[in-house]
Amino acid sequence: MSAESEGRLSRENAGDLTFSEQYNGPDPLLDAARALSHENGLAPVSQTTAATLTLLARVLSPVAAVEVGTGAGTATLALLRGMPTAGILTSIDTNSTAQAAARDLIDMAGIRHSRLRLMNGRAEDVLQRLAPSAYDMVFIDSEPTNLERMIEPALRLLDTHGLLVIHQTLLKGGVADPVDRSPRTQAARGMLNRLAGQDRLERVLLPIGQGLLLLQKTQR
Ligand SMILES: C[S@@+](CC[C@H](N)C(=O)[O-])C[C@H]1O[C@@H](n2cnc3c(N)ncnc32)[C@H](O)[C@@H]1O
Repeated sequence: MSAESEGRLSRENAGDLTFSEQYNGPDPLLDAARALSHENGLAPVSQTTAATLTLLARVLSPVAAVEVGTGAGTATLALLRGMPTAGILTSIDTNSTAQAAARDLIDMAGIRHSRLRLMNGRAEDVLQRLAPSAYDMVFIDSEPTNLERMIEPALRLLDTHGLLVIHQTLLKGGVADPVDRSPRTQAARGMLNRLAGQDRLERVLLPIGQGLLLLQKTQR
């Protein structure tokens, strides 16, 4: 591809992203959550990612779901909005200050307190304590260097038709750029490569937000 067509492509992509963010909004509560996240030095999911999570949750209708990386609650709110009113989301993070902000956000959204179960700790440890095959959806938005250690524990939680959704898998063009060999990029790239070789999993990688990977156990 020529430099000129690459330049045009990236301009068009940037235009598409901005248009989609506006088209999929506005959402005052999510916008406020995102602003709060940035103030706390956390990167919230984009409006398009949030809308996608809400729609996926609505289609799957999970009565029990797990989130890794509560942050200040942007994706937490998106997931709870899509889940049925009886659905309970267990959300894990090491950052209790951010989780307190997420709790306030969910209260502000008028969502019943008991629908969000916050667990404070390292996901690698907490996931092991949750019941196997008891969840319909797991969403992971954590540091890419930790992702790979979370995949098997997350798959263990899912029932037969459950969906694992992983964010931060493309890293704003980093993974696709062979010159980018930073530890985060290498970790995400290595994970994608290893998963691509596994026929026990159905997968689709979507260039939404920082890259959204959807995985489901292959039905035999
Ligand atoms: C990008 S932020 C999540 C943003 C959130 N999804 C949102 O939309 O607001 C990533 C979060 O993962 C948490 N985190 C990173 N490593 C973790 C780990 N090993 N276990 C649990 N949480 C972790 C961080 O504390 C941070 O709050």
